[in-house]
Amino acid sequence: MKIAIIGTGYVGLVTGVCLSEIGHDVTCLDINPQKIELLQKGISPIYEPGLEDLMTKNIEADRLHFTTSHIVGLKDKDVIYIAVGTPQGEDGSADLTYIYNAARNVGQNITNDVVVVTKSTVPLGTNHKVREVVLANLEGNHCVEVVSNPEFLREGSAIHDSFHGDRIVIGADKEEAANIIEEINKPFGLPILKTSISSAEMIKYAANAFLATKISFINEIANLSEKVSANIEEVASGIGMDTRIGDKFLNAGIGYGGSCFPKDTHALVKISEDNEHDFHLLKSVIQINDTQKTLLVKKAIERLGSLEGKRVAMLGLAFKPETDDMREAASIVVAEKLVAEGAEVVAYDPIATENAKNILPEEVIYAEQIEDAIMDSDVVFILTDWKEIVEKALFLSSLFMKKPIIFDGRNCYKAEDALKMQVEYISVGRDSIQPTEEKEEEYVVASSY
Ligand SMILES: NC(=O)c1ccc[n+]([C@@H]2O[C@H](COP(=O)([O-])OP(=O)(O)OC[C@H]3O[C@@H](n4cnc5c(N)ncnc54)[C@H](O)[C@@H]3O)[C@@H](O)[C@H]2O)c1
Ligand SMILES: O=c1ccn([C@@H]2O[C@H](COP(=O)(O)OP(=O)(O)O[C@H]3O[C@H](CO)[C@@H](O)[C@H](O)[C@H]3O)[C@@H](O)[C@H]2O)c(=O)[nH]1
Repeated sequence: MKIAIIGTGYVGLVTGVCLSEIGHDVTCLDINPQKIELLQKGISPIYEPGLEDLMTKNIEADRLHFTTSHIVGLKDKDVIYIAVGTPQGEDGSADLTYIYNAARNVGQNITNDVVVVTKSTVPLGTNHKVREVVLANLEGNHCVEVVSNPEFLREGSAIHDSFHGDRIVIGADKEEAANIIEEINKPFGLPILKTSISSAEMIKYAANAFLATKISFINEIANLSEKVSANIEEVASGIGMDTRIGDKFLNAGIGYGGSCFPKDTHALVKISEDNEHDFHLLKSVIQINDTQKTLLVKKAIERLGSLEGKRVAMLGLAFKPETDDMREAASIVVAEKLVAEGAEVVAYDPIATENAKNILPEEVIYAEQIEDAIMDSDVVFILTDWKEIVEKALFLSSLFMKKPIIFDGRNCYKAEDALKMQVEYISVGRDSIQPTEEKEEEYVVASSY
């Protein structure tokens, strides 16, 4: 099978690399010449653990190719994956401009019969429209079938997820087309679920909406736990042991971000509205998440009175660890609020700083080392639980700050750790920890760190 992939974002690139790894001949296409130039040299434009090594291996094996030319990329292909972006439009719906452009590209450039596979997350009915657009732009007389094959990878563990995912969903109205895509995916050795196209389109939105709901639910329980002196970690463990609930996605914090949950929940609300269904629950999930992103700033103002002139070390900028992706990261909301409150913000992230510079307010200062961010700060905010941040933030705050105080949006530490380090520690869904001793000035000055 000769395969082409349109779009080399997260999904297109990871799909291309993994399909070539299981032995297929894959050509990845992108309209962005800078990306393709990097990829042809074996350099990944995104930070994703393990991706670059696997990519280089398959380029060297001559199974993985990159081009900006749709003429070259779509020639003689049997299967064409569409993996372009479906960003949030102004009214909350998925913007399908890139999808239909890609479908036009397919129609204009294919040279034989093809199965067009939609990897992108798209609203109900889109796959059928993709087929119509391809057929309307056909130059020759070719047979075109469409398959919905939604992607479930997580950023930061995308390669692992591709080889160890829970399922592969193949939505098709023609059995023959479904069988072709099943055959391509068999070497992954994962459970395959065959459905109709509409069900596959819905599965993707329903999965993301459910996971987002789980997060907003645990965040609501966390906010209530604080008021009644329950501990959200213990509560999450207790409910997670019930296999009907499951112990995953019960980490309370400052809400979900990223390139998918925010836009996909909005898109599903819009799909519901378009179908005269009022999705109350999902609207609440979104609202809870928006409020949760402002939680740390609210807590800091409650505790300190005002943040005017305070130097705040903001640790972690990416929407989650192991990625440089800043899309819908909580750090954006937090930085904007801190700047509006008159705080001086010093930001640190191990990987995402360059991307953050284009997105965070221009007043934000960037530290190259975590030590530089914490040194001389009045307050520490933890926004992303990178391993480095979890390992160092508590200790460095105790060492470098006159009156160490951490607002932790990811619940990185236990109460006893904060007490041992004599750091005031305010987290999510748990009692605040107050130091028991006055800190001596000499301790800071004489620190031998
Ligand atoms: N990012 C994730 O973790 C993830 C996971 C599962 C599903 N998804 C879904 O997959 C889709 C892609 O997401 P992403 O984050 O990889 O997207 P992205 O926006 O990062 O990348 C899309 C790429 O497609 C290219 N492109 C656009 N139109 C093109 C065309 N006509 N021809 C060739 N290239 C074209 C762009 O230049 C860009 O490089 C979205 O629908 C998203 O919801 C994303
Ligand atoms: O218990 C949890 C789990 C996650 N999060 C947050 O939720 C967001 C999303 O995390 P995660 O799901 O791990 O990352 P994504 O890469 O956005 O992956 C999600 O979105 C993808 C795009 O659709 C899907 O393919 C994946 O299955 C789905 O997990 C991040 O901000 C996390 O910090 C929490 O706050 N608490």
